[in-house]
Parts: sequence; C-alpha cells; structure tokens
Amino acid sequence: MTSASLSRTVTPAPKFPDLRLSVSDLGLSRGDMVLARDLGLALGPGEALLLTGRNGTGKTSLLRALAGFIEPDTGAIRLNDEPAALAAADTIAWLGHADGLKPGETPRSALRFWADLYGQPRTAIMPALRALEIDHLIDRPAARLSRGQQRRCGLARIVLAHRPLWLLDEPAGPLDAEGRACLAALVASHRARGGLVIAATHQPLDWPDARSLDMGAI
Ligand SMILES: Nc1ncnc2c1ncn2[C@@H]1O[C@H](COP(=O)(O)OP(=O)(O)OP(=O)(O)O)[C@@H](O)[C@H]1O
Repeated sequence: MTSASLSRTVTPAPKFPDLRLSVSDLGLSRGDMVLARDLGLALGPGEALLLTGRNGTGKTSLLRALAGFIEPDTGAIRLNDEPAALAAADTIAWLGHADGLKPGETPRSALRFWADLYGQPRTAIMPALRALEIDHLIDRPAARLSRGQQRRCGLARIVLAHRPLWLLDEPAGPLDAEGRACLAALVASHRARGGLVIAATHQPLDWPDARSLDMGAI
C-alpha cells in the first residue's frame, strides 16, 4: 500500500442506528418557480443519492428543504418516524457551497469550535484532517488556503460531526483527483457504517451504487 492510500484509509467507527429518510408528495418552489411536484424519495442505511441537473433546477433548494432550512409547499420529509426538521439537530451534517471559514481562522481553531459544538472529542480533529490529507495545514489561516484546501477542511468538519445523514452541496467542486479520491473513501466508509449521503453535483462522482435524481427531469 502506498503512503497516499494508507493515509486515505479511514479507521472503522461504530455503526449508526438504522436511519431511513422518506420524502412523500413533495412540492417545492422558490418565488414563482416550481422546482418539484409530488416528489417521492426513500433512502435507507448505507445508501447514496446524487442530485444532478442544470443550474437553477433546484438541487440546492431540495437539499435545503431536506435539512429543514426551507419549507416545502406540500408533502412530508421524515427521518424514521419523525418530521426531518425536528430530527435535524443531531442527525444531519450539512455542507453548503461555503466552507464557513473566517479568513484568520486555522483548520485547528475552526475544527475545535465544531468539535465542541458537535460534542466530539478534539482528538478526532487530526484523524479527520488526515483523512482529507490536509493535516500539514492545520495551523495555516484560511485566507492562505486554496479553494480546494478550504473544501477539504469543510469536509473534515463533516467527518468530525459523526452524524448519520450527510447533505452535501457540490462537495467535489474545487477538489482535484486526489481530493475526490479522499471524498469517495470517506463516503464509502460512512455508508459502510450505515450512514446516508445525498449530494448535489455537476461532476460525475464515482460512488458505487449511488442512485441519481436529475432535478431537471422531475
Ligand atoms: N433565496 C431565493 N429566493 C428565490 N428564489 C431562489 C432563491 N434561491 C434560489 N432561487 C431560485 O430557485 C431556483 C433553484 O435554485 P437552486 O439554487 O436550488 O438550483 P441549483 O440546481 O442548486 O443550481 P446550481 O446548479 O446553479 O447550484 C433557481 O431558479 C433560483 O433562481
């Protein structure tokens, strides 16, 4: 095994309790634009769904609705038997377009904040950075990180969260081939633990058995 593939190996963690996401009869609009009508979805432990489609077709909006940030017009989003918005607080790890790093903040200080907020030990920070191959950048201010390095730091936060449902908006946008391989390994490891992943993407992501939903076609 090469040192690169060794560092990409993710330590197995305990399984998540079974989680099922179900979406029924979902209607979603922004302004006067209807993005989804009567949409149904079901995702169980270990499953992944890629949201695809042209700019403006509603990928981010659907992710935001699943996270409980915006209200759908109709329908229900449930995690197990609970309305998703109620379960969201300790179930969902959210990665938006922005990585939420302040310019003077380092990966160490940012992830300390997040570890405390998520109730995770600070000892989990280094392994998360290592899984994204940016542990050597731990003390570099965000203003001096490249876009791809910042994205890797954002993804390290998702790893640190230890939450079963990952909602990721363009997770691979600025990543190079190595970064995409790190992301694929993390997603595989998360799914092996029973985690669920939904990602909006414009790039093909080679995640085994991931389903696809073309938002432009619904
Ligand atoms: N805050 C908002 N208020 C009103 N309309 C919005 C708002 N945000 C987005 N929209 C509109 O909703 C539609 C869907 O936007 P959304 O960001 O969900 O698309 P997307 O598929 O994620 O696009 P992209 O591929 O460009 O990221 C767009 O037509 C957009 O103009």
